[in-house]
Amino acid sequence: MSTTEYDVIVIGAGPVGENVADRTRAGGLSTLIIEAELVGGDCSYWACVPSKVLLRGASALRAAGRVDGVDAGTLDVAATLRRRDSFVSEWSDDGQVEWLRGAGIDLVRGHATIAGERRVAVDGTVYTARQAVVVATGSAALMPDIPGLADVQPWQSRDATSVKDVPARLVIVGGGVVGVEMATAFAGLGSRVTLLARTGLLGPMEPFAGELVAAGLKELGVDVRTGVSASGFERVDGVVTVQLGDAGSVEAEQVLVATGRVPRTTDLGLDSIGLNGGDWLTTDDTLRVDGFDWLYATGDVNHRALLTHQGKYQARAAGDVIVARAAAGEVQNAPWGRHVATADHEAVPQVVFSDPEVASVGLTERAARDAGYDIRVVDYDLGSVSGAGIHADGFTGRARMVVDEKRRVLLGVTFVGPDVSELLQAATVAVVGEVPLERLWHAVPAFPTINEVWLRLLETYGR
Ligand SMILES: Cc1cc2nc3c(=O)[nH]c(=O)nc-3n(C[C@H](O)[C@H](O)[C@H](O)COP(=O)(O)OP(=O)(O)OC[C@H]3O[C@@H](n4cnc5c(N)ncnc54)[C@H](O)[C@@H]3O)c2cc1C
Ligand SMILES: NC(=O)c1ccc[n+]([C@@H]2O[C@H](COP(=O)([O-])OP(=O)(O)OC[C@H]3O[C@@H](n4cnc5c(N)ncnc54)[C@H](O)[C@@H]3O)[C@@H](O)[C@H]2O)c1
Repeated sequence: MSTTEYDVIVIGAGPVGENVADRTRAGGLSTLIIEAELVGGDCSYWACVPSKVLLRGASALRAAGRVDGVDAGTLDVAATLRRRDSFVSEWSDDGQVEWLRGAGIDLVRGHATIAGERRVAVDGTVYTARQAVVVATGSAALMPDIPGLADVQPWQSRDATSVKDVPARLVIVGGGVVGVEMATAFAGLGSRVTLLARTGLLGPMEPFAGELVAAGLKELGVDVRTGVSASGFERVDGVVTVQLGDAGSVEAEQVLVATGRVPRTTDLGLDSIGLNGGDWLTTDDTLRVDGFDWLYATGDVNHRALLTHQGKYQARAAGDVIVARAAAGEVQNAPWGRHVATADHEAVPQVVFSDPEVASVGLTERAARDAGYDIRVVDYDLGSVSGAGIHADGFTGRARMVVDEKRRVLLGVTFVGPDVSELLQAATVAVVGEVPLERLWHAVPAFPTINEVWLRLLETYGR
């Protein structure tokens, strides 16, 4: 007879839930994970992985085209879609289920609801957790309430990343990360893309990031319209007309809504424990939900940082602290301790896989000033770095570091330019390690790499 009692129950087997379960099981606690769709979650099948595969082909082609003397060739769209299908394992989670089995984690398939303290119901069976219930249910696309939108059956990001037939024309509503990446991807796949943004692109990042990405999108042929709002939608004979208030209208075969996320908590039984369905779950730095000693929330659902790597970082802290608390062991919850997700506050790394790419970590100038830091901002033209010029003819880009003048350490770094994503980890180490500028001078970047921008930033700051 199968058991219904576990030390730990994890709801949601996305990348984050899987990592929590891995840590609690490795720590000797019996662990059940419950998944309504595919083990591996959004990231593996509908978000990070397929989106990056769709972007990669055209990106490699453009990179070749930026080196004089290289014949760049063409993109095979059908082969690109097949490569995407292969990376998402044809939307089969057999491999991930096998991994769970190997790790000794029990899996129940179905939609879980919380049914009171430490109790979780799936299809009429109630499971009980002796130590902790962890909510790792992720987030879903936010659908804005705009007249006619629902009737034109718009795409959400899932539809875009699992596309089978590339539309001739695509209108994207929303100038955030999904909007920008999907505009880049579909322009590369041959769609005529219009990107609608109420303000500039990539709002929370350094303003120059959105400006350079907008310029890059225009070069790809994307019609970037900032300062406009979609006010109505109508589909006639397969063509959608999007009304833009006083700014006219635009037509396309398909519309993608990319206006942010909502937590997957609406039908989670939260009312059984006095919380509201549809709310984000707020936690302390050990990822324990405020007001509970047995309930944790990790990943997108806690709204701390909606990124896979940051959710998995939280998962490692949460899994380990559940094990420590179960053994009445030491909880290392001082900032930067083993059991806290301190980096969520001021050291989150992110790459936007647009063209140019944006790679950032920590605070922007605006965020640092708002937080009350005494800062100095140092900018450098990335195209002036020798390694960049060799990497791509006409390399255009920019780097910024935000320095805490009191401690002379970095609060944030942003790079914008072709292929800058691989520069990011050094910046993350510098920010998290609070490496003094005086010591950074001794971290010598190799010549002639794009990393020499570090030396140029320090020289611009002065010694
Ligand atoms: C288009 C797109 C591209 C992205 N690209 C990147 C990227 O390149 N890099 C990056 O870091 N982030 C990226 N993100 C963000 C990333 O996808 C999320 O941060 C990540 O998936 C969050 O992981 P999670 O485990 O919290 O949630 P999810 O991956 O959403 O997993 C949650 C799981 O819980 C399950 N579930 C939900 N409710 C229940 C329930 N009641 N019972 C049982 N199971 C349930 C779901 O079926 C799902 O499998 C992207 C997002 C989008 C939309
Ligand atoms: N490469 C990556 O790391 C990556 C890629 C994709 C998504 N993500 C993550 O997924 C999350 C979701 O991305 P997203 O782009 O959906 O959200 P987002 O919050 O990044 O951007 C949403 C944008 O839509 C705009 N918007 C909201 N309502 C609107 C409306 N009614 N009309 C027009 N515009 C509207 C917002 O002002 C914002 O600019 C983000 O937190 C992001 O970090 C990460």
